[in-house]
Amino acid sequence: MNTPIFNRVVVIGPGLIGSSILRRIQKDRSIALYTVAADTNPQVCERVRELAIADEVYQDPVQSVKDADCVVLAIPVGAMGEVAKNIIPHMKKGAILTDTGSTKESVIKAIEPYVTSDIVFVPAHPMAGTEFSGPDAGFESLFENRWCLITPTPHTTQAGIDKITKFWQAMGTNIRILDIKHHDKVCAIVSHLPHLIAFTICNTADSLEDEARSEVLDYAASGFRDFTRVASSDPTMWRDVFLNNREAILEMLARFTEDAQAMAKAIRWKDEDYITQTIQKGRRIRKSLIDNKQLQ
Ligand SMILES: NC(=O)C1=CN([C@@H]2O[C@H](COP(=O)(O)OP(=O)(O)OC[C@H]3O[C@@H](n4cnc5c(N)ncnc54)[C@H](O)[C@@H]3O)[C@@H](O)[C@H]2O)C=CC1
Ligand SMILES: O=C(O)C(=O)Cc1ccc(O)cc1
Repeated sequence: MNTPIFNRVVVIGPGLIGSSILRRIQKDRSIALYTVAADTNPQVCERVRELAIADEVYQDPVQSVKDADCVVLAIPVGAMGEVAKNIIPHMKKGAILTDTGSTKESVIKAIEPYVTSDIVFVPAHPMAGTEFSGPDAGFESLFENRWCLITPTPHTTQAGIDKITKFWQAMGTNIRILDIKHHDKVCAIVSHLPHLIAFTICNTADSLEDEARSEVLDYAASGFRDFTRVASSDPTMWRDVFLNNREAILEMLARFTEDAQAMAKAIRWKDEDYITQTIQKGRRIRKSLIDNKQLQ
């Protein structure tokens, strides 16, 4: 076997993302020789033991990080700072701290003040997931053929970037190094705003008068069903995402609102060309995703 990328990897938060990482390592031990999971929820710890997807399981993140050469924070973005503050003093010199958070500027701001000179912090974000959460939701091929975005801070070393690049390549992802603010803008439009729209449209449908509401579920066409899939995502995770990428989400929402108003105007004034062009652009985006094999 090749030299493993890491000896001991600790995943804090073995939910959808964390347990998928653990499952992948279990299949490919050249990623890490030994795995540890830590979760403050005792039921999650119990389930991870039953599933036998980690070599060791702790309820206390502080105890779990001893001797680790890589610690992965896979917890909601609003919890990252506090956990980093508690674990960093117990981490081994030279160890890497990384995360999987959906927002980057706020996570970096929350973690950086606690990063000591002997720890390398490499912020990362796998662009892969589902609407499900928890340790049962994970699967080892989740990251296959997807992107992992790495957003180094001015203190992140090249050696740290190289290690986390290897780690995520072994998970099956392609890698892009992105500027932190740019990451948050891009994710606001491709991920955060679509979720905001899905949650909102389900609420709008639910707030219709009684007779229309009862029909929503009976006749739900596949477009509405697709929105309900996205809208069934975890409330804690998404509350944290919205509150931790406020500026970029509000900016993209304002642009979206302008475009929706333009569409409303086109419908009011029967502007066939505008309506047709808008639909055609949507179709082109879908086709380019299929052509680039981003959709199965
Ligand atoms: N769900 C998705 O599709 C994706 C999520 N992400 C990001 O990855 C992270 C994890 O997301 P998921 O795996 O979906 O969440 P999840 O809800 O499936 O798992 C999170 C786990 O963290 C644990 N946890 C919460 N606070 C904790 C704390 N203070 N200490 C220790 N454990 C704690 C929870 O008990 C839970 O088991 C989030 O930051 C999210 O933004 C990134 C890409 C995709
Ligand atoms: O399931 C979906 O629709 C997703 O969009 C998954 C997802 C959720 C959050 C991320 O930060 C990245 C990917």
